[in-house]
Amino acid sequence: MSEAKIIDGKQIAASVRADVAAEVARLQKEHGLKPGLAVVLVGEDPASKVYVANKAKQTVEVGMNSWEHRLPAETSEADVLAVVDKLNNDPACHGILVQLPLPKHINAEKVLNSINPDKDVDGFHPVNVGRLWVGERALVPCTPTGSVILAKSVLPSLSGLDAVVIGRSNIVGKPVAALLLRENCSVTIAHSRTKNIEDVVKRADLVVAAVGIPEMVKASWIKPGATIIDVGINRVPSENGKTKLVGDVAYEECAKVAGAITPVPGGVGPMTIACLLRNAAQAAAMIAGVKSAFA
Ligand SMILES: Nc1nc(=O)c2c([nH]1)NC[C@@H]1CN(c3ccc(C(=O)N[C@@H](CCC(=O)O)C(=O)O)cc3)C=[N+]21
Repeated sequence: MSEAKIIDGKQIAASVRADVAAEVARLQKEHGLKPGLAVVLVGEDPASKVYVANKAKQTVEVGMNSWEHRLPAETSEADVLAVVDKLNNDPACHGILVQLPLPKHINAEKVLNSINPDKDVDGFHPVNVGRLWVGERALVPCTPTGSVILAKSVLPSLSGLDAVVIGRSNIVGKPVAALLLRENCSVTIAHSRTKNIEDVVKRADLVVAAVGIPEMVKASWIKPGATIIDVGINRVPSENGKTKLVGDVAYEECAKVAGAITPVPGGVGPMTIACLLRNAAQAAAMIAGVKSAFA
């Protein structure tokens, strides 16, 4: 069996960012519009801080305004809601991302639902979820958008394919299923209660793994030649006493059976941030009521 093609998420994310930079330049030139993205981070989680800093850097690189609101872990829910409200009413801000997870004393659903849906660059607000499922123009969650772009990089048409999504979260599983349905896939959502999950996955031409269980998907589950998009980012202990990142797919063995596969890191992760920037540019155009290159 030959080795699968490795889908280079870093490279494809760079090309998405180049498209965003071109769109930002066009919005500036044609409409005097400079998109702005605000990120709200509550607490001191070190991984979140690195990730938020990375986002801010890439936001500036594509020519957008970037703001970071770092609030202490003990910030009250009312104070977080007040920050969101201020950003909702700030005409220079077109995108708002509240970094998850939030501290336990804050009701995340309440905070996310307080974001103006037109500035909801995560696409998590129920209004955007509804728009996505009925096929209206929407801000679509970033990781699902990135996953579909990666799948289409090796499968130009997804029409008629059997797609199996493993995982049913609001952040990835459900929206990626909606996007694949829109691409005319026959979509199955498998999850922790699915009977004979390996047999279900084995029917798939396209597998999207988003369960959060390290290396759960085995080579014996994969139809030869299938495309595998691995959304998992799990930090696990490695031999040298440090930690390493692994996906939800047992990469080495599955790469021997699949036709194409995304690595972790360097697969879906970089696409998430690139699609966030894309959403911010789209939100700015939509709020201004001008044509958008993206949706
Ligand atoms: N409101 C909200 N929206 C999010 O989109 C959101 C969030 N909260 N909270 C945290 C998670 C996590 N997340 C990642 C994005 C990119 C990488 C990424 O670029 N990963 C790289 C490198 C990872 C590394 O080396 O640590 C890779 O996979 O190659 C990872 C994780 C977005 N999240």
